[in-house]
Amino acid sequence: MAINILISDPLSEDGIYPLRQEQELDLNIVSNTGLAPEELKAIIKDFDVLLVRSQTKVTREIIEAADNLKLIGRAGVGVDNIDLEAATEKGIIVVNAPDGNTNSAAEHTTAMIMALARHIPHAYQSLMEGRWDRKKFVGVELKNKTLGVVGFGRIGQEVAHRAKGNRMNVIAYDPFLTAEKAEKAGVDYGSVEDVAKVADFITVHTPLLDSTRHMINENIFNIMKDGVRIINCARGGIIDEEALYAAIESGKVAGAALDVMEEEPFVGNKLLDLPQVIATPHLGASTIEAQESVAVDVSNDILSYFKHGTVLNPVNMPSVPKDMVAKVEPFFELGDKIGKLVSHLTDEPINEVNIYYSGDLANFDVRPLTNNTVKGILTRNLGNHVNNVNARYLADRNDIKINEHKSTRAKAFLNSITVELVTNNTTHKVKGTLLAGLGARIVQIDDYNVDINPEGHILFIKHTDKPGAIGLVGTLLADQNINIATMQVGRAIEGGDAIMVLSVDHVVEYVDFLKQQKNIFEVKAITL
Ligand SMILES: NC(=O)C1=CN([C@@H]2O[C@H](COP(=O)(O)OP(=O)(O)OC[C@H]3O[C@@H](n4cnc5c(N)ncnc54)[C@H](O)[C@@H]3O)[C@@H](O)[C@H]2O)C=CC1
Ligand SMILES: O=C(O)CCC(=O)C(=O)O
Repeated sequence: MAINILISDPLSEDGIYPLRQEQELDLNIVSNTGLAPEELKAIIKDFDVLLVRSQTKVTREIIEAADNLKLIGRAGVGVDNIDLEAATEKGIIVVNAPDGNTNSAAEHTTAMIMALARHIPHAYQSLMEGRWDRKKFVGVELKNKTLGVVGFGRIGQEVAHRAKGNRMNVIAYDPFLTAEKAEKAGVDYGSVEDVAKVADFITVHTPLLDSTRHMINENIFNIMKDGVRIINCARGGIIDEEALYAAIESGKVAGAALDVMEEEPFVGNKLLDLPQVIATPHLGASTIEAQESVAVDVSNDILSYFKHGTVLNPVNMPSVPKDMVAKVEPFFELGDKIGKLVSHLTDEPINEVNIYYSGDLANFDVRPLTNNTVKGILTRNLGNHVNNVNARYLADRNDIKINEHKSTRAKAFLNSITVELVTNNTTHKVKGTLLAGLGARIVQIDDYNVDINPEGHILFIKHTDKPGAIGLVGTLLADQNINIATMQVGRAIEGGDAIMVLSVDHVVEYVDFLKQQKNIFEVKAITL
């Protein structure tokens, strides 16, 4: 079946080349840019993939209408134009391209710092208007000035590096910035207040989050040096625009260079009326190189997702390096099957899930595996809309605690996964392993050792260990024309509780005729 891809913002044609020349997958690529929200909502149900930059607003309303959408690709860093919560709830994976535009955004920031220091836009405009005004545009040098960098991630670090090339001192603030990292980068570090107090230029490079919204506000402007210059090439909203306006009017701030604002497009914003403000229309990533690079990155993630089920740059899933995912990938199906099987062993609400990884497997990052196993557990009650993107979210929403346990000590098997479900009254567990050449095997159900191929239709029967039980079940199933392919029996002690696990050739819909038999006290029909 064709995979329908909608490109709803202008993307580099060279960047989507990996999609255009794809042979293995049947891709149907539709470019339809500049759609109004209502238009996008009307067509989105026909697409498996939506590819955007920052113009398309992928709201909850759009996502709710997107019945076939599996992946949203953001050709760039910021995903504030995508309702991540709605995407996660619907099991839609969101990927971005975090590295592809770092250099361009850092270069643009550097250009803005220089343009601000030397009044380049205003001087050019004045010249174009026929004036030769040299006195009005006296600037300041960068050398020996201090640049404050708020947000010392990819772009913040690159900007700092370039500023040092201009012989500036740099002081940075980032909650993840350690003394060692600052020393290695050759910058000072401190709190946002420390940065505000000493910097001559302050540039922000954080994402827009609840914690960063208006982090540069009236209080922070008040403690800045007089004549400070402010740069924002990250996201509108990090700086409180009312407070910036007031600080410019009061003379506290000598100038501001803005590539982004709270509302975009920002034509008509009153900050643009101030002669101290220079601005560009969100051009930080607008270079041929960056646009090609981000489009290539998301295109490759789309291909990787549909070919291997893995992506390099997930936004709403744990990011695990590709080689690590490859190590745990063979266990994905086993985790899913164990999850499905164990979920049938209880009808009570699950409080807690303990997943034990033993052997070599415990050396790896097993988070994707856990997601897949939790997906298997939840599918019984939540249906097929559970996937490994929304499984953990849905577990949280249903107050199910997920615990991972790891032990490199392998007992009978090189690797094993044991999933234990804890309810108010019971604990049930299923253990499985991968056997070389034989594939997935279930080797324990509760306290019974078994050897089951977790495939197809399974009947799980709990009974009292009495002579005749096996024959009786065989006869009853034969009466219903149900053919048994394999049968496993297990018991803890002679004459005590015992189990039978049968694989049968087709779905068994009614099991009441088995439940009514003396000595049989539990019957489950499970399809794996
Ligand atoms: N103008 C444009 O066209 C472009 C804008 N951007 C924007 O630039 C920003 C930075 O991008 P990257 O450096 O790639 O992201 P990044 O994720 O590498 O770095 C962001 C840094 O902000 C830090 N941070 C988070 N909360 C903070 C807080 N309260 N105070 C201080 N630091 C905090 C994080 O710890 C992280 O180190 C993003 O908002 C992104 O959307 C990125 C590319 C182009
Ligand atoms: O797509 C663009 O040009 C915007 C880039 C951007 O703001 C980002 O990557 O966060």
